[in-house]
Amino acid sequence: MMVQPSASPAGVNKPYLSVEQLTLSLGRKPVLKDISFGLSRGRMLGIVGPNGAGKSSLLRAIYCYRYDQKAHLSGQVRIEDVPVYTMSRRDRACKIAVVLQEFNLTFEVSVFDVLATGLTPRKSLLSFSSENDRAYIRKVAADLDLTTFLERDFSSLSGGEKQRVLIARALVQQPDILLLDEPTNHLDIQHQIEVLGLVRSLGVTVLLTIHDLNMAAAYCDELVVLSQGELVATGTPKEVLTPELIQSVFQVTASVEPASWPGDQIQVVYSMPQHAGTVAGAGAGAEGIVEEGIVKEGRGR
Ligand SMILES: Nc1ncnc2c1ncn2[C@@H]1O[C@H](COP(=O)(O)OP(=O)(O)OP(=O)(O)O)[C@@H](O)[C@H]1O
Repeated sequence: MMVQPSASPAGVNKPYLSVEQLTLSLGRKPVLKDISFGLSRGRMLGIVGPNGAGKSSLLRAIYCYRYDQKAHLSGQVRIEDVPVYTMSRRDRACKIAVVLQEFNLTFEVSVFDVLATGLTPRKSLLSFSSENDRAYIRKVAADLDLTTFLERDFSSLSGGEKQRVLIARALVQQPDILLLDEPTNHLDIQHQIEVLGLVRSLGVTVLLTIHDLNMAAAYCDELVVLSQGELVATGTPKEVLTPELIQSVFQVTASVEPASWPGDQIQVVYSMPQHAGTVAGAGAGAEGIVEEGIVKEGRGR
């Protein structure tokens, strides 16, 4: 199923970022199949889809990730008509900041120093770390609720704290385009809302992978839906997230309702899967069949 965006800005103006016919195989496995879409400057695009659909691979292909094994990538990504794949690493790092899911440091380094590495692409060695830079790092750290962690060893942080540090490092980089692989992974709900709200408020072009369709609908201007390496829908959350698409892509029954928060937004309400059993909270000995989240009385075993 392909949902076309009706009149998204990406369709009206020339896209700022163009992904053109990206096809990727890793070894003999086809991972991305002929993916094309465009995104206007300053928009926030969510990449959604089931496990293994190719979401992380798409982000990696966009910024030219170096695979350590046999990978075959074809197609092109352009930023304002400039092919990303021909840019130098430094030029690319000035344009694009990336936060991956995996990030390991095997030596002791403070959170402040991790954040300072975000300055590297824009700095010569001699101009490194002026008082302005340090003030800027402290400001970004404060925006992400990290002030009290600045002197801590990065490896001593919890998963969610590390995640916020890595997002802060990407913001220190001051990119035009921010690629975030599951940025809300590990974050409690307060920090999910803060991080997505902050990222959205920056005015940069953002592509992120995300599993929570309601968070995606609340914060993303547009969505790309992947399934088994194919782009199956693209458009605004309202255009894309229909019960039919959710059923066919995620195999989950859901209704889609107007959101209770301001704006022309939607929320997805999932139905519980059908299964027989005793319903916790329905009273001792109460038995019934749970059907779409409703207990049908008199149909016990
Ligand atoms: N290095 C690799 N070699 C072979 N196959 C790979 C490799 N990396 C990823 N894949 C496969 O490519 C497919 C897409 O993986 P990818 O990580 O992009 O999916 P995803 O949509 O991000 O999944 P998830 O939601 O689980 O994070 C999966 O089937 C995965 O097993």
